[in-house]
Amino acid sequence: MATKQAAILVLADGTCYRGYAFGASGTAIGEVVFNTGMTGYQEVMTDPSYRGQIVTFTCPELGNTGVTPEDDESDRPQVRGVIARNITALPSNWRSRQSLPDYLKAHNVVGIAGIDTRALTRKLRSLGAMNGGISTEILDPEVLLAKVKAAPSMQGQNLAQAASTDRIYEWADKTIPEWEFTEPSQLTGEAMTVVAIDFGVKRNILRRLASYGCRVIVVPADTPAEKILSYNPDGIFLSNGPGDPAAVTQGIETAKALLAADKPMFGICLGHQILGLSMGGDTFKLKFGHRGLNQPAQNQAENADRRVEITSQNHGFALTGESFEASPAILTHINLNDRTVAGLEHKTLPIFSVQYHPEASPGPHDADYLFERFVNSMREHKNNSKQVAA
Ligand SMILES: NC(=O)CC[C@H](N)C(=O)O
Repeated sequence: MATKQAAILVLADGTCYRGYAFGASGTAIGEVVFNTGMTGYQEVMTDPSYRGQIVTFTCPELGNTGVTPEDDESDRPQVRGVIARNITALPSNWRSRQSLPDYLKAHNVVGIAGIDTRALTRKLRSLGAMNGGISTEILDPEVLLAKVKAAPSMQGQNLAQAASTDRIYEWADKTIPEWEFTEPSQLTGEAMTVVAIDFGVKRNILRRLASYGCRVIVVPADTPAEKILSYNPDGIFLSNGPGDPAAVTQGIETAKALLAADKPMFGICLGHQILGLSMGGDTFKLKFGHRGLNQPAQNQAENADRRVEITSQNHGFALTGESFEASPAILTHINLNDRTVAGLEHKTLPIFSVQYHPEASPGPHDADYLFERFVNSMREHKNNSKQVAA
């Protein structure tokens, strides 16, 4: 058996963990966060919202099902580095096309395994997410620590533009039939045209919109409101994405301009934060974030059914509840773990957003109804506008 190559992980507080390398060789510095999902490592690694982050997987075995191109959320792994307890180099799954270590190596992503991820997660949970570095080449913790300390904080970083598309395109792929939980009648009828602003969009969101019968036009993060409206969309979608939402100033300005256009809008995660900021809200950095597949969210708005949704989440920032007192939006959903804002809607316009991932790839599908709600709000808005015009 080949000998394992040594690697180290150093956190900004000076803690050093020793493990072994998998994936690419080299050094990766970024914000160290943890994800508690027991499935979906490939979807996590290819989710553009993880840009700039080194992800610790609390799931103790990674790589068992290999890598399958159809499961990619973008065209490559987006995480800066991977921290694992144990890695399986020999996948066992009929869909697998490549092993996880080979995939990460091919895309130059550094991984470290053999780490006590339970101890590491407890540390991040008690002290908060912090910068760290993993390296297969700098094995002196003091030298790596100096690099970690020189790295910028996630707070203040606008990463959405770099994660966005650089061209406008139409997206037509749907999710596979196993995903269709909705009555087929909901999925037919006139196609609604949606302009999706890509701040680092996950493919499954675009697939779900297409499955719900939408014609989806994806535009770059810096597309001005006039250009977006020039497609005469029935609705506008604001995507998830990496970095600090408050730093996406151009996106917030675009959202403000779109509010005046009286169009249905739907935001997910970064898109939700941007919509909230455009309506006068503030955001703050969570201590260790919400990253996993079993985060409880509840609609606590008046007249809501108060059903609890188990949701997929991945975020390090959140909107502050108090900042909505004088806002045209009301808070709807809250995260039941820490009572942070998980959803909002405009008081008078057909605009709503959630902090979690209704497309949930991977994760539970409790929140898939939000796509249907978006489509219904576009249909209703279109019919009302026709009646007014008549
Ligand atoms: N998944 C996302 O869109 C994340 C939003 C934002 N980057 C955050 O960490 O809070």
